Amino acid sequence: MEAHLRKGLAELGLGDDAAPSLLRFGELLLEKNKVMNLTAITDPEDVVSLHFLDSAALLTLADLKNKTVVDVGTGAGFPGMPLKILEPSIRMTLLDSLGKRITFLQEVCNELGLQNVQCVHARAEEFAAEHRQSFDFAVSRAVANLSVLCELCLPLVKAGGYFLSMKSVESDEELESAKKAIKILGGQVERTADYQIPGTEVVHRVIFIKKIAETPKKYPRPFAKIKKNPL
Ligand SMILES: C[S@@+](CC[C@H](N)C(=O)[O-])C[C@H]1O[C@@H](n2cnc3c(N)ncnc32)[C@H](O)[C@@H]1O
Repeated sequence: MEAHLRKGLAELGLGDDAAPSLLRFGELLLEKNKVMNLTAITDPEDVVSLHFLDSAALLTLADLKNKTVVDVGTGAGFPGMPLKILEPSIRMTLLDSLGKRITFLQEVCNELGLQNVQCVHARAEEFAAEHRQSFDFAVSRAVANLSVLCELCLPLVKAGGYFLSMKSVESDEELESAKKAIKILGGQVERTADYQIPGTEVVHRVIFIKKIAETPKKYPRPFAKIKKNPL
């Protein structure tokens, strides 16, 4: 696990000072996963590739130093926790609607002594009421289809900031059908970037959505409405 992690971080051009903290997070994750549903990935090498290095790749594509970042639907902490561990200057909010996962993440933050991390148990569409346009970046992986996700994430982003949506490379159609929602919510697709996870054949994609205008006040709507009638 350790050799694979250090090699992968080097291939991404990232330092490996944070490797011990990431490895400890991996241990805590796999330990807790025995009694709580945190991740379907249980092989330690896969945790390194598909969770840690996949998350870390974002740091090679966007400058998150000293930025406020919210990870919407963070689950067991991806991508937010590796981003924070690898780039401590990030002011990170880890947001999830499942309280048990947030409690686990708070325990990890305490044990690793991470500063400037808020672990928040809330639904994104409710959290937005108090935190509209407050973050430089929203990030999200494996939470919902892109038009739904944009309604959850774009209201949280400041004008000039970005929503970075982590998707598969087969997301062309999904992006096309989300374009109307992105425009209504004040966003604009700036670019997509494909990257290969070091040590694997897996290629993933980040969609960069820039916040170019304020999100109209009526968004986000309650989740039942978002789901029933996506933009
Ligand atoms: C499949 S998991 C993905 C977790 C993590 N992002 C990852 O890539 O491993 C989706 C997570 O999103 C959370 N979620 C779904 N809808 C949400 C919402 N509206 N607000 C906050 N969290 C939400 C779920 O509780 C779950 O933990």
